[in-house]
Amino acid sequence: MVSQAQQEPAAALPHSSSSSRTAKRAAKSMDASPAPPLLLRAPTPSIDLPSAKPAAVFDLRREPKIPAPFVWPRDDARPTSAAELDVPLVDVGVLRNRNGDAAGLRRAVAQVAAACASHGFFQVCGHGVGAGLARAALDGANDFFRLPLAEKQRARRVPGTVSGYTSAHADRFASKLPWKETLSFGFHDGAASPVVVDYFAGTLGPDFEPMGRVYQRYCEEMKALSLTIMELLELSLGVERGYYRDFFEDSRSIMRCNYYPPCPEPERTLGTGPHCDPTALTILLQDDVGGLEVLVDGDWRPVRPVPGAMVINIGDTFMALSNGRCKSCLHRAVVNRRQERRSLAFFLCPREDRVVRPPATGAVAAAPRRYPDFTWADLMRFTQYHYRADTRTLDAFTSWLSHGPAHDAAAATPCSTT
Ligand SMILES: C=C1C[C@]23C[C@H]1CC[C@H]2[C@]1(C)CCC[C@@](C)(C(=O)O)[C@H]1[C@@H]3C(=O)O
Ligand SMILES: O=C(O)CCC(=O)C(=O)O
Ligand SMILES: [Fe+2]
Repeated sequence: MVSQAQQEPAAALPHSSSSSRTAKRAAKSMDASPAPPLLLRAPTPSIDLPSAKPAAVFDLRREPKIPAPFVWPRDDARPTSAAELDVPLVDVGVLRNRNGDAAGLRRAVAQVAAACASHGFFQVCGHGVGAGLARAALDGANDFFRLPLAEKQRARRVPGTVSGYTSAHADRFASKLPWKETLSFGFHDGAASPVVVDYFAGTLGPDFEPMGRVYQRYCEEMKALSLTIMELLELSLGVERGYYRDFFEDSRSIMRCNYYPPCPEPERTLGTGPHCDPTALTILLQDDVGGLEVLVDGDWRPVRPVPGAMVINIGDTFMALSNGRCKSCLHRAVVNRRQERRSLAFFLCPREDRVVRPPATGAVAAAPRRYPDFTWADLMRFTQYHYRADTRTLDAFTSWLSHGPAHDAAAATPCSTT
């Protein structure tokens, strides 16, 4: 088992960017017209696997074979279907602009209703997130993950939380390690000072304040888009207007940057294993490489990146809020031999103590309750201390809840599930 204590490897991988150059680039790429990226010497992206053995730095770009902990069961890693998933592209501008386009609104509502009743995925355009900001957020991921490991480790994940830097979740799991590095941080608005700026400057130093400003603005845009999508979901489910929007007004969400290096044996591992998102709604900005797949009728169907669009998927918490009408579905991320891939996942989460309960009126209330009342704090704790989110998280959680308070005794330390 990899020790919690993250060993600083003997030598970081050959990276070139210095944090100040990185920070200046982050600021520049957001505001000015898109300047050509700094010609940093392309580092050898890899996954540095901190381990109990001090010098055990896996430079996976040079490994002819992937280390055993990264090998996934055949069923999880089974081949991708050739048939891409036909994910509807929904123009949410009709709602944002409130331009009276009744036909456009009816179309958007129908698309969302059909998608959420089947595989739970749709893509949105007309979202209002500027191309420059989206590019700056993706560039920021490159700039961060290309830093030397020692600098990334300054943001290493705090056990029991999602916030921070992880390399393959090697600090949590002993097997089925995902071929990715991640950086996650919390977002909520209404704080005395910008929480994301404070996170970057406080964790990585003042040089990273410009990067923090990029993600602060990005998260603010994601929050606004989330609330617009909540209105669409109210309309598609026939729920009283404002029920879901109000429920998430004081949301406390998670922003996650995923970085997937090229892999010498992509067919034996996964960038992110099969799972349903435990959160309420995910807004995914992916680069043009591709790798997101959804399980539909037993096949892993690729979701092709649409330039300028964002991928939306329903999570377990919203499946419960819709009493099962909207489906939180299995998805995964595959990797490839040639190209690194980046994706930015904004996970909308309720305020921790809000009781997750579907509306008592309307079509959603007509069917018997599918899930018990719960709080996001409980479900979050379950995924961090008791259960690795996978194909049946909500069912396992419901069963765990029924064991009563005794089950929490095991929560003394974050579990390291296999
Ligand atoms: C609440 C969360 C747990 C995870 C991050 C957010 C929402 C998605 C979850 C996750 C991505 C699902 C797949 C497994 C996981 C361990 C991962 O690969 O990162 C999950 C995240 C986590 O537990 O950190
Ligand atoms: O990177 C992707 O395409 C998907 C990642 C994902 O599903 C997640 O982080 O929950
Ligand atoms: Fe996911």
